[in-house]
Amino acid sequence: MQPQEPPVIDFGRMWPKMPCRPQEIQMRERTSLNNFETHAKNSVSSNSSITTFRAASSSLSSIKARTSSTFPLRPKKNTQKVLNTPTYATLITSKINQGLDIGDFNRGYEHLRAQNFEKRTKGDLKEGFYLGKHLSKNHPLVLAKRFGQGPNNYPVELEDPQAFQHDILRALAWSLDLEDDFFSSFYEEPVATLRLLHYPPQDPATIDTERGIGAHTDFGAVKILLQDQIGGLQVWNSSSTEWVDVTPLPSAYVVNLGNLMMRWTNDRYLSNLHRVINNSGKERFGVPFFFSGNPDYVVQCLPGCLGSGAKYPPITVHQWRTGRLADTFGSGQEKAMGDLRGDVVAEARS
Ligand SMILES: O=C(O)CCC(=O)C(=O)O
Ligand SMILES: [Fe+2]
Repeated sequence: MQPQEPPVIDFGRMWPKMPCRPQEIQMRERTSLNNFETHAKNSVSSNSSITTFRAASSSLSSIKARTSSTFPLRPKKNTQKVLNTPTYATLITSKINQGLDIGDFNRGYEHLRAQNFEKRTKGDLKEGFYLGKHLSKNHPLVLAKRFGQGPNNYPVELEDPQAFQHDILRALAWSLDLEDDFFSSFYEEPVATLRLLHYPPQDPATIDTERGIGAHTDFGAVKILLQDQIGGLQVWNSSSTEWVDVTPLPSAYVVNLGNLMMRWTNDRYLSNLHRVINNSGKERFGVPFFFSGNPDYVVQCLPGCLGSGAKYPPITVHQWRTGRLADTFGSGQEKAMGDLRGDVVAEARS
């Protein structure tokens, strides 16, 4: 690991001792790095990581087989009638135009090059599969068409990774001088999406244009990512103003703060820019788990972070998530950086 890389925090050592708040958490200090991307070792064993990756790769191949035979690639024609916001309508329309199978609930198969963050090529060189907590079509949040709430399109059994997200949010609450359970009202029925991503190897001659996933910041509150040993993930270090590799560590997740944490903390904790370039000559798998909270939860500046005033107006999780997704799956030529910090936009555009 290089010194500029995100630091490692041992949650396994720290957590049983809570609430004694051990020093190794170092959250306050790390904010001076202008980012909050870190490796966190959890109780995850390398065996369970291997199982997850096997599950990811076999799920992807079986899903691909099934999408081409059993499942229709286009949602039903009347999809737009049930949409409740113009942004969501735009998002679904663009998915329909691209022949995506993700459907109304943000679940299912995402085609190669469906998403396009930097708009350098015709799309990011990855394909994926989305799943989340299975809610029936009659659940009130599903009937209310709230973002990311609904049934899974395909049966997939994976361990529920939410407990670790709760631990991270408790640690963040502590670091912000809030009650440890401050964020618990945020995740009663959270939008929590597990994404199985497959990055084919890219042609080494395309390093300047091709991206596995283009430079972006994550949309939710916190993301944990299990990456395989191939490498290719890079984060932007705003202090040394360079892209740094995030060396894969066995038994460690990569933890990244998303846009909602940045809005809550009024930029005290920034949502960090990152990208994947898979120059390894091999396939790469990444399994991010995004945690965005209750769709109707209003994210607004925390009282302790007001400073000379809130930089971002209050927004619901549903409003923010639908807007950002429309931005990145949309067919417009502008890079998908709408409503983000100036320095992030400048770097991603360069
Ligand atoms: O696959 C990775 O390493 C990163 C994925 C990612 O950044 C994302 O899905 O937002
Ligand atoms: Fe990301």
